[in-house]
Amino acid sequence: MSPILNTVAESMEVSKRAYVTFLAGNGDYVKGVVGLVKGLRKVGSAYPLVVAILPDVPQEHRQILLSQGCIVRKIEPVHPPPNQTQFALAYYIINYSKLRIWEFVEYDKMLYLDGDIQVFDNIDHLFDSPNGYFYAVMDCFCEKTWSNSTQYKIGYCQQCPEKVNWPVELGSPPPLYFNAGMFMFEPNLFTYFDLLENLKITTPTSFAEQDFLNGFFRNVYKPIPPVYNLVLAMLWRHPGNVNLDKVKVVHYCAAGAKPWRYTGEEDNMQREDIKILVKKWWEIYEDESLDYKNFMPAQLGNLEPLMMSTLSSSRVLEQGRLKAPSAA
Ligand SMILES: O=c1ccn([C@@H]2O[C@H](COP(=O)(O)OP(=O)(O)O)[C@@H](O)[C@H]2O)c(=O)[nH]1
Ligand SMILES: OC[C@H]1O[C@H](O[C@@H]2[C@@H](O)[C@H](O)[C@@H](O)[C@H](O)[C@@H]2O)[C@H](O)[C@@H](O)[C@H]1O
Ligand SMILES: [Mn+2]
Repeated sequence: MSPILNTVAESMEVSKRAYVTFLAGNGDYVKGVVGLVKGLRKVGSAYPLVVAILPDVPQEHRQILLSQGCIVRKIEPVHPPPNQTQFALAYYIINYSKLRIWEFVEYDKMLYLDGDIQVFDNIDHLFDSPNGYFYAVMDCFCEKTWSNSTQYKIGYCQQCPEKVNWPVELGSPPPLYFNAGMFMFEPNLFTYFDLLENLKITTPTSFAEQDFLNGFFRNVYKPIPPVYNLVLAMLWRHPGNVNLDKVKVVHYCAAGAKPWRYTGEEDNMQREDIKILVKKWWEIYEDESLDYKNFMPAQLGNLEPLMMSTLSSSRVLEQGRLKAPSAA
């Protein structure tokens, strides 16, 4: 956070909070991040979006993010120990780099969102949850991506534990397992170094950093309702657990569901609810009134001119459009 905002936050005794996402590669995920920051703007979120970018994100994409009001933070990749693991999807190996966000200790609390997520209702209130826990939504084990798992093989899913009981001969059922596309955490250097040290001695598994994070935070994991991270497969795997009218956050993680690549050809992609959710994503992505350069939220208009100039100049500083006198 810029020095000026820091001062404002400290003087207002406001904890430093932000949303954070992760961007890798020179492909089209940058569209997901642009859609995400515009969605957060549309719901009137009070907190910025930090984007942790790997070195392979091109300058042009970084500029797009800055022009959309994102705070861009460069990170170095995190690699798992040498392994023969068959990840559920080969590119999951880059997702270990998400662990760098624990180093963002200029923030007290952050809410991580994948770039293929859209926020359709304000969820700022989650930041007021008690500290000391890891908040995330429970995942589903029914998609083919889980076909190598015991759960999938016996037809067990934590979303409906009564449907197929966990066999006694396999011991106790697996602990509650979260989807790592959305979670709330507290950046902390001790946790960060602990994560990296633990990673070095942990054999990688199918869902890469998601499995690793589930193991690391198993004693402080607090499930939150699925309205905060609708894993799309829930629509056809556990329709009874979903009320679309109440959903606040949609996670376009099913095969073929990424809105910016949507063709409608993959399984389930011709469903009416999927078509509506993809259309809703595009409506935000293409809404020019939500572009940073055009956006002046109502509440900002009422701020004292001093605060306005503070906020806007600090944002300009954050954008890097002006260098603070002391900055290099
Ligand atoms: O080429 C890539 C692949 C992944 N990601 C980031 O890593 C996250 C996790 O990957 P993805 O969402 O595709 O996994 P899924 O949730 O679909 O399993 C994405 O949302 C992006 O934020 C990225 O930036 N570029
Ligand atoms: O690197 C592992 C990834 O694992 C998760 O995605 C999976 C998981 O949700 C499965 O349950 C679904 O079946 C699958 O479709 C989906 O892609 C996270 O969303 C992603 O951020 C990332 O951690
Ligand atoms: Mn995702």
